[in-house]
Order: sequence, then C-alpha cells, then structure tokens
Amino acid sequence: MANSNTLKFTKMHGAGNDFVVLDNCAGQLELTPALIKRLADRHFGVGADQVLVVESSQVADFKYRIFNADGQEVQQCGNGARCFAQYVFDKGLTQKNQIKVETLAGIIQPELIKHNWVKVNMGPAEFEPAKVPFVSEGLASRKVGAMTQYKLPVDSGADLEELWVGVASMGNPHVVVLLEQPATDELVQRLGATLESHPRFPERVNVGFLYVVDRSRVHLRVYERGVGETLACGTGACAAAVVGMKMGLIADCVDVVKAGGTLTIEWSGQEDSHVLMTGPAQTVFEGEFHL
Ligand SMILES: N[C@@H](CCC[C@H](N)C(=O)O)C(=O)O
Repeated sequence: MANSNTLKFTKMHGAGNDFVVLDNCAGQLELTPALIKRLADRHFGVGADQVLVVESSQVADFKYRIFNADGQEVQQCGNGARCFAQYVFDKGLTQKNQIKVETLAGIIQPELIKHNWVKVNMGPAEFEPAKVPFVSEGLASRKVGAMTQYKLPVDSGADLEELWVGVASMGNPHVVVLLEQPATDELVQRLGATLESHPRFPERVNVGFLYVVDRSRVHLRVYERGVGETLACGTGACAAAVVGMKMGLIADCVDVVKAGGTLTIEWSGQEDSHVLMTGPAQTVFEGEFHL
C-alpha cells in the first residue's frame, strides 16, 4: 500500500500470461472482486489475466492467492507461480532460490534456475472425474493408452457435436481436446466459451486445445476459465502434457509451444509423481494504482 488512496503493484508476465502482483504480507489489503476486476481491466485498470497476491503463511514460506480477471479466486496458476517466485526474490522477501508456497490446491515448490527462469514442482495431477470436478456419469468412455476419454455432447450454436475429451486437475480443472491440426481462432473461441461453462463441469473449466507435433513438441491454445484465451497457461500446459503422456502420444519431457512462449513439462507417468514445469518469469514495470 503506498497510501490510503493508492496501491503499489508490479506488472509481470510468464510467456505472455500477464499478472498484477500485490504484496499483502501485512494483511491490510481489502481484496474485493470489484477491486480485482478494476485492476485486471485492460481499459480502465492496469490490465491482467490474473491478479496474484503474496501473503504470509503458517505452513510454507509464503501463501499465494490467485484471482482471475473476472474477480473469482481460484486454486492454482502455473505461469503465476514462476512470477511469484521471481517477485519474492527480487523484492528481497526471501534470499532462498527454492521456496515452498501454500496455495488453495496444496504446496508447490518453485526454484529460480537463473534470472527470469523458474522451475516449479506443481505437485501431482489428478484424473478422477470427481477430483476435477467433472460429472462423467452416463457418458460413453474409452481408453487411449492409460488415459480415459469421455464422449461429451457439446451444444455450441446450430449443431450438437460430440467430442472425445480428457480431463485432469492440476489443483484447478482442465479439459483437453486433442486435435489433428492446430486449433483455429474460430474453434478456440466457439468451443472454448461453450466448454468453459459446460454443465458437466460444475466449477467451470479451463479448455486446452492440443496438437501433437512429435513426441517432444506440442502446440497448445487454452481458453481459460474466468478470462478467455490467454497467450499461455501454465497449468493448462501441465494438464495437456500429462494427458498426452498418458495417451502414449508424447515423451516424459515435452516442450509445450503457446502463442506467448514455450514451457517445458516433465512427468514420470506414475500417477502420484509430481509434474515439473520450467519457463520464463518477467517483470515489466512497477506502478501505483489510484483507488
Ligand atoms: N493462467 C494460469 C491459470 C489461472 C487460473 C485459471 N484461469 C483457472 O480458473 O483455473 C496458469 O498459468 O496456470
């Protein structure tokens, strides 16, 4: 807090997924959905996909809170986790280059590999529909490799389509649509918006469109819950990679190429093993927001 009428913030991005980062270690900020929406607004505010908040924690080095641009608090954000680690280090809030961070989805462990480059132990992925959450009852399903896909009826305008999808949780919910060619803008907007609020996903969902180039490289576009399409989604990259790995389509270390940059995702394939995500974390500018 700069004074009672202004709020100090840092603008950051991870592969083009952009953030307003706030320090609330003193616990004095009143974070209402209206304030989050104003900060995130690209015309009347600073502009961001998510607002990230640093708080103190009883169980880890820091607590990390994440708000989508629509004002809703959510469980996890992968690109934000890398920026969070770079932020607390740059601000002198820690001297450690490896920290434990409490989130609504559990503890994650970011590590600064070098300046502006962070690896995060994101914890395990979950595939059980109830953990996503996803209501799978009554849907046709099939196994592709070790991955279960579900046949989802999708009403996105004139036609009722049926899509085979995979679901995964990285603490937050993801649905992954495998494509035979790179996704078009029309597909991402139409299917993204429809799937994000599909009644089978009671908490709404992040929608990933995955195109496999080869076993070590995939293209991904993500229509994020509470935001729309972003230039990159870290948890989306983790979810799409583990789904592709379980399907046997890609290797255990893969470059996930998004419009804003590339993230490397590693996973051993054991269901309880942790997903590792490596990529950039960049400060853009510092500012004061007038309340
Ligand atoms: N951009 C993020 C994900 C942010 C949260 C997501 N939109 C949700 O609602 O779960 C990332 O990098 O993971």
